[in-house]
Amino acid sequence: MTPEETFDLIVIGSGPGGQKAADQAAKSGLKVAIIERERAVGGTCVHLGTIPSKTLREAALTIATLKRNADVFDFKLKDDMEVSTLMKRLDSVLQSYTSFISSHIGSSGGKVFLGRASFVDQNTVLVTTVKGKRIVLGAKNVIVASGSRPRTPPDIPVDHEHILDSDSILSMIYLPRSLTVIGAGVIASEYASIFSLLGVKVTMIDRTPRPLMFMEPELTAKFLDNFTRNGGKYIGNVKAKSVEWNGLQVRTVLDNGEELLSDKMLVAQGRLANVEALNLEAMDVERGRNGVIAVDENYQSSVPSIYAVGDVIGPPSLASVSMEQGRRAVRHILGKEASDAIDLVPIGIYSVPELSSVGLSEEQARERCGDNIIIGRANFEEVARGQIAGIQDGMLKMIADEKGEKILGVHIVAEGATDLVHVGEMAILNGNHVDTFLENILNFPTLGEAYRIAAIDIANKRAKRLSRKRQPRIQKLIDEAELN
Ligand SMILES: Cc1cc2nc3c(=O)[nH]c(=O)nc-3n(C[C@H](O)[C@H](O)[C@H](O)COP(=O)(O)OP(=O)(O)OC[C@H]3O[C@@H](n4cnc5c(N)ncnc54)[C@H](O)[C@@H]3O)c2cc1C
Ligand SMILES: NC(=O)c1ccc[n+]([C@@H]2O[C@H](COP(=O)([O-])OP(=O)(O)OC[C@H]3O[C@@H](n4cnc5c(N)ncnc54)[C@H](O)[C@@H]3O)[C@@H](O)[C@H]2O)c1
Repeated sequence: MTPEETFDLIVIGSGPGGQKAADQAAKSGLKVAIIERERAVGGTCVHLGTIPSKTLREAALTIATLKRNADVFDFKLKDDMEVSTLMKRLDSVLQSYTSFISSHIGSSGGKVFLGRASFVDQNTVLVTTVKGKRIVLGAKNVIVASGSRPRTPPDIPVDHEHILDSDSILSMIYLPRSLTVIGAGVIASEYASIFSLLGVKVTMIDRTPRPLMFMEPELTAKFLDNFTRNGGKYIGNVKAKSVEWNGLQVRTVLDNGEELLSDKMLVAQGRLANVEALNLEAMDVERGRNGVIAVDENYQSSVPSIYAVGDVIGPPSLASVSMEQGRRAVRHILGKEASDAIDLVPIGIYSVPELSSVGLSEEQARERCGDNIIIGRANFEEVARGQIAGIQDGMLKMIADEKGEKILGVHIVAEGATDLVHVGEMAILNGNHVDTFLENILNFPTLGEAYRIAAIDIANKRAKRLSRKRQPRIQKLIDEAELN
């Protein structure tokens, strides 16, 4: 097939990864085409993931605040609350976001094609529009940023009406009275805690003993306390043996024999890379675990003209990381010097309360530096701003090396944790001494004060350890003096 139009770069997918790649390339003077199979640009992040879930979260927090102050505002949530009412702000958020993206891509010289992309050969891509029109495009390089979709386990009959996944959960018309959530990873924990804050009776189950297994146990324990206080229930170490819609409710039988009945179910058991439509097999592009596209440190696949970024290359599957990968792939295409590897990735989980983490976990720090690492903690009840905001389960955990000087990791649970963690990230990146938080001024009252409290905790433990160490030496000196 001869291309109708040729470009320097074709980007497949307009989510965070594709968008940033296209933007960076166009700004650098490349002629860019971006292909998107949906009706609008933006990807999962804008239409089905990050932005919609965080919009619902914001509404839930506002309602919770109003409920807490019901005596002041005379507030009561309607019995048959429509989900769309809670998502009212979403349309305007989406509209401004997608028009910003479209105009940005256009103004930086990119051309958008709406249709499904598949490879013809290593430098040629076929676009099939919804009306069946076929357009053949050519390019020196192609970046695949086709993202991921929810994994539907074969034994769970997801019908998107009663048994939903993260793509369909927000299409529910009414807020259900009860919800079973299968999975206790990021998506499950975010939605489970948001819906329980809205008054829905939520039961979350997972094969793991606790939710969010990759986060610090101390943080997830506080998350669970909050979830339980809001009426949520967590059942760990179980799998669903059968799931069915019985005409009235979703009936779930667990492998421990327990039966759960709920109005709706959310299935959140991981995601799969969108690779099927791309005709990658004909291209001999190497694939990794679960079918993801295998890439090197420059995001180049086994076929040199084909790059891949974002969820389609597998974990960590974050919008933040996908954007950076998109930029880096373009830098490599432009022949620019490779940047350092990305080895410090902050994690931000928008559950209620938020959880956030950067650097080493306690377990990793012990493996790397031994059991003498020093840990400092700050409870937000000790921080004036935390008291003012009524934060109940807030905690900041700072992990330092065995000398109590170098910061190795920061882990936070509290409203605002996803922002607050960046202070720790910068301290780790800049190699700041723990005492930096003692010797400098922080705004008052702020949640950021928790850094100072955790640093004081480390400094005290360090001082105690030093004086303990000194004692045997002093004793030896005394002993020697007595012998003489
Ligand atoms: C509910 C939920 C909440 C999330 N919250 C967060 C969060 O708070 N923070 C965070 O960092 N991450 C979050 N994520 C993850 C984040 O959304 C993804 O990591 C991110 O969207 C991945 O970007 P991407 O560019 O790789 O792919 P996507 O955003 O998935 O975009 C891929 C695009 O490619 C298009 N496409 C696929 N195949 C083709 C084809 N053959 N032809 C043309 N177009 C194609 C798709 O239609 C899609 O628009 C969340 C995800 C979900 C599901
Ligand atoms: N705030 C954020 O950054 C954010 C928000 C949402 C999603 N995401 C991204 O989306 C990706 C996918 O999220 P996810 O929550 O679907 O996947 P996940 O991998 O985080 O969690 C899946 C969960 O399902 C459980 N599970 C799997 N099979 C099971 C079974 N048979 N029975 C019981 N439990 C089972 C797993 O133990 C795990 O806890 C994540 O990698 C994440 O990076 C990020």
